[in-house]
Amino acid sequence: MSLPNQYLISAPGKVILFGEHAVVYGKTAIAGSLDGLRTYALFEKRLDGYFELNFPDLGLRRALSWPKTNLPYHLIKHTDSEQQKDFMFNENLLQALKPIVNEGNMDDENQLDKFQQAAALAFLYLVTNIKNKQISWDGMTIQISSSLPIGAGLGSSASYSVCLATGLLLAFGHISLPDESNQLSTLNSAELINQWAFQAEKVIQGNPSGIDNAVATFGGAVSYKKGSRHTNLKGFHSFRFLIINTKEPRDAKTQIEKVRVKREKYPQIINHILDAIDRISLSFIELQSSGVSQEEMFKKLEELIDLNHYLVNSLGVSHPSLEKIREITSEHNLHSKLTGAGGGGCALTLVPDDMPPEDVQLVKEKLERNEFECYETPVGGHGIATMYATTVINSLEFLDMNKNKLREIAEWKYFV
Ligand SMILES: Nc1ncnc2c1ncn2[C@@H]1O[C@H](COP(=O)(O)OP(=O)(O)O)[C@@H](O)[C@H]1O
Ligand SMILES: C[C@@](O)(CCOP(=O)(O)O)CC(=O)O
Ligand SMILES: [Mg+2]
Repeated sequence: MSLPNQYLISAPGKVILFGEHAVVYGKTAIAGSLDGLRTYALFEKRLDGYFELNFPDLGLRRALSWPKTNLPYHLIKHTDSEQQKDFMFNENLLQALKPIVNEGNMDDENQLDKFQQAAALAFLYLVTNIKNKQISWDGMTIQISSSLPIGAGLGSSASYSVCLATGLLLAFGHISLPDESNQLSTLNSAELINQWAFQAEKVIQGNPSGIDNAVATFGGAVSYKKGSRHTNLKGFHSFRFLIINTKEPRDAKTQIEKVRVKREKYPQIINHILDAIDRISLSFIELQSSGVSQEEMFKKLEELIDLNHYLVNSLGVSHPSLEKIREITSEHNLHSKLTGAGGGGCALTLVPDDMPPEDVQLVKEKLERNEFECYETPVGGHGIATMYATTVINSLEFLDMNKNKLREIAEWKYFV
């Protein structure tokens, strides 16, 4: 059977309710997928041995391209089955790819910034490392388009990584499109996507916990602990949240590194803070099955949100703009915390179900007057991993397309 000549893929962003940063150190975190905020990727087959990548969301208006003859394949040890691949991170490969990113693309005056560099490196890391079993895909052109704010704590890096991993595993013949009659094989494909996406996340974030790529791959609302399978939580998506973007640029890698340095300097203190954050996530899980009234649950959730914010603030990853959001929302008796890596990026605000729309509107207007941007999107609902299109579209149509339209154009199929 011949493989399609193009794949259209989409993966959601995520929001962390509790446990960011602590989750990197093996603690529990609670997160849900953002079905309405997604990254889209169009993969098109080429026959000339070139890999071309377009990511206009990062302000790069032209394509980056690399001939496969430039890639350091000699640094890869392939196993017979990629399913059993040892997922040790290949640091030598990453170092070898750094000078290759610019080759033929940039000159001394035009350099990629560190965000563009990370995006290109994550792609090159995967494309070199995943064995091409499919001679028919001798190169490809990839277009990326995301409706997520990038570098803002909503997991754009993971949803980008999941899209790349899915497209490459499909194009190189490791997985098939979702098959309703073979759910086990489809689930195994999702597991493989998740493992490869985690490698790309490492390129972008340095030391990720894996929560973001797991949520972008498997969707849903989950409690997650490094190394163990995440558990679906029923109650999370019944809450209503506002997500508020400070628009203060930051990258997760720097914030994660900041916490690492602090922990190295004050291990006794920081480990206790991380343990306390763990207790917050566990309290949330306990609360879900405690049988308390909805009203009491809401009150406790507000308290946990405040506690979690104070603790991550003490790790040094808040920002004046995030504190400003807490101040504005608290004037309306709403409770907020930073979400994601912090240092800017987004805050998450819990909104009572019965808050009148005009009151919510008032808060939003006040936030927008302070140059913040608000999103109200369901959490953990339909946040399933990846999709594919049966409709053929070309690159230009893809890039021109309104992102909401992109969501509607095709008959999407889910892996999970
Ligand atoms: N649409 C996209 N196109 C290209 N690169 C992307 C895209 N989305 C995310 N990335 C990569 O992920 C990085 C942001 O990751 P990170 O700092 O972890 O923030 P986030 O909270 O959004 O995950 C970007 O600098 C870029 O390298
Ligand atoms: C800080 C951290 O807990 C979340 C980072 O999320 P984001 O990349 O800022 O969306 C790191 C991680 O878990 O990988
Ligand atoms: Mg990220």
